[in-house]
Amino acid sequence: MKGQDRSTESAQSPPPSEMAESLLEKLFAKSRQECPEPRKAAVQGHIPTWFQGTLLRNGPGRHAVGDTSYNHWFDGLALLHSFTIKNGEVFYRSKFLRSDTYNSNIEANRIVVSEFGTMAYPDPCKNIFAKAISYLSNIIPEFTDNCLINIMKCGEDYYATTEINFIRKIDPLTLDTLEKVDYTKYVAVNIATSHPHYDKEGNVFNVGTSIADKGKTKYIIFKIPTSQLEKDKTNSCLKRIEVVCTIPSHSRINPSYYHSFGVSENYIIFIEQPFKLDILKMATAYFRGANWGSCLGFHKDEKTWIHVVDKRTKKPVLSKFYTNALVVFHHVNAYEEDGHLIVDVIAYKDSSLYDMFYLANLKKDFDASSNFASTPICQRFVIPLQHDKNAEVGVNLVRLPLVTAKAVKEKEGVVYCIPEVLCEGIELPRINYDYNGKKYSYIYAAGVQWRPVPTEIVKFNIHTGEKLRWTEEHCWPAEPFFVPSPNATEEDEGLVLSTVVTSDPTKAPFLLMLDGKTFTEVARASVEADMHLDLHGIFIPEKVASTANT
Ligand SMILES: CC1=C(/C=C/C(C)=C/C=C/C(C)=C/C=O)C(C)(C)CCC1
Ligand SMILES: [Fe+2]
Repeated sequence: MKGQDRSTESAQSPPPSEMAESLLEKLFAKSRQECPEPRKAAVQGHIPTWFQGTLLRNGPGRHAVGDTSYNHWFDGLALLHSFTIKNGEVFYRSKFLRSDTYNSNIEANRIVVSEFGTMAYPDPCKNIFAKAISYLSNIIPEFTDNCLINIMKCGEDYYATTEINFIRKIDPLTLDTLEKVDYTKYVAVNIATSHPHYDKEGNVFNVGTSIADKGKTKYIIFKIPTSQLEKDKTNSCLKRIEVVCTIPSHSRINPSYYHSFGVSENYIIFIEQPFKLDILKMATAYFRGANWGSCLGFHKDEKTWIHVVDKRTKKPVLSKFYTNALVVFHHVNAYEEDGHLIVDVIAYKDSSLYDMFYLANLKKDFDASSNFASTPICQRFVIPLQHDKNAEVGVNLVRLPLVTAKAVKEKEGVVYCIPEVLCEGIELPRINYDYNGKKYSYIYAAGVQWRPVPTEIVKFNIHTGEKLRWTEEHCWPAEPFFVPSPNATEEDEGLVLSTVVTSDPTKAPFLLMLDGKTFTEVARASVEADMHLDLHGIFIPEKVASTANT
């Protein structure tokens, strides 16, 4: 049954009968087969002629090697997949990222490289003592290059990314794996997000953490300039990384963990939340047989600092802004309005989301009543950038009409922010990226009624609170991606894409194309392939992507 629902609040239909143990295991833990040659999809509906290019996505696709298995969904070996759309036809392909991690595991026929939730030990044939000694001599161990989270565009180059210092260049058309790049060669970060931002010239901005470097732990906001002279075209953009600003960590051995950050036209927003890495635990993890995930801890009684960096001065603004302890994975958008900075995020009251994705938890009985993690809440913070310096302590400094978020002056230079709730139950938010950093109206996201599995995709109108939904039986949609139509004059003029896996063996997975305005189905391209649940990705319009697939 196809379906689309215009109700304004989360009408919770009963869980599908298949929400049983085996289903979640099958959806998350099943090892997938790659489909390296382009495979033509069966198109239903009519794909608009302007819509040409390649949707490129990344996510974990294999959780077992030989007799060994990973413990966590985020550990799986990166499987890249793409849909190339040309003249109304769609071609699919997928390839495992041939990372060093992938190759070592396959060669040893077991998992030999540690991931987020799995600590692994090298092949006993190799010199384990050499590994242990090299480990001991570094506070920060050598991390995996299994870049499974997202795709980053740097000028003409594309990289598969994860959250640590390695990124892997890929060929966006063949999905072949190219060089391994180590951020630390260009900027001193041991960790960097897989959610960079881009300005209108295509320059990349990202945030990373430099751990215990010369005794200091700090967050580094950096820019990868991508516009290059013709003669420089063969050089990697990464060689020209510039540090925009550094922010000292509140704690040297407990830097914050973060998954994304926000940008408005003039500011960069970095949330230093009390979900933190414990560096001492990380340094001893290998010998304790503990995984990286166990080195993360949520400190519920600590503050969450909202750092605001002015892009023009490359300095943090003078006031300090904070809120209560929370956990944010995804920023939605940020923009400036009448001397205030609006910051929209998906926040949780704790870090239970990461525990939920241990595959052992996904095997448990699961239904609507047994949500394993706290609810994702779309929250809006309003930061008063230009407030009356003479305001009295205890005064709400927010001066915008129709806003319930507060920012209370606590003392000189310190402001306590209380967010307003925009809506609940959405994750993996995307927007029309042309509106990134600007006032906007729509959020496209996965609707998560039973955490963790998205059962629907949603278009949320921030101003009216209206939610449009797409959902279909036995279908598990991924993060939606908005592609604006050429010369669009309205924010929601375009297509919303989602890769959908199915749990009905008679129904092939498909690329779903919805009309951005009405959220009705425009077309779907079903493909007989072993598609996986993916995480994030990008769309490369035809002017960039060549026609190699066809
Ligand atoms: C390996 C490794 C890490 C990996 C984290 C990963 C892989 C996180 C994935 C998060 C996702 C997919 C979130 C989605 O919302 C850390 C903890 C950064 C640091 C230690 C080493
Ligand atoms: Fe993410």
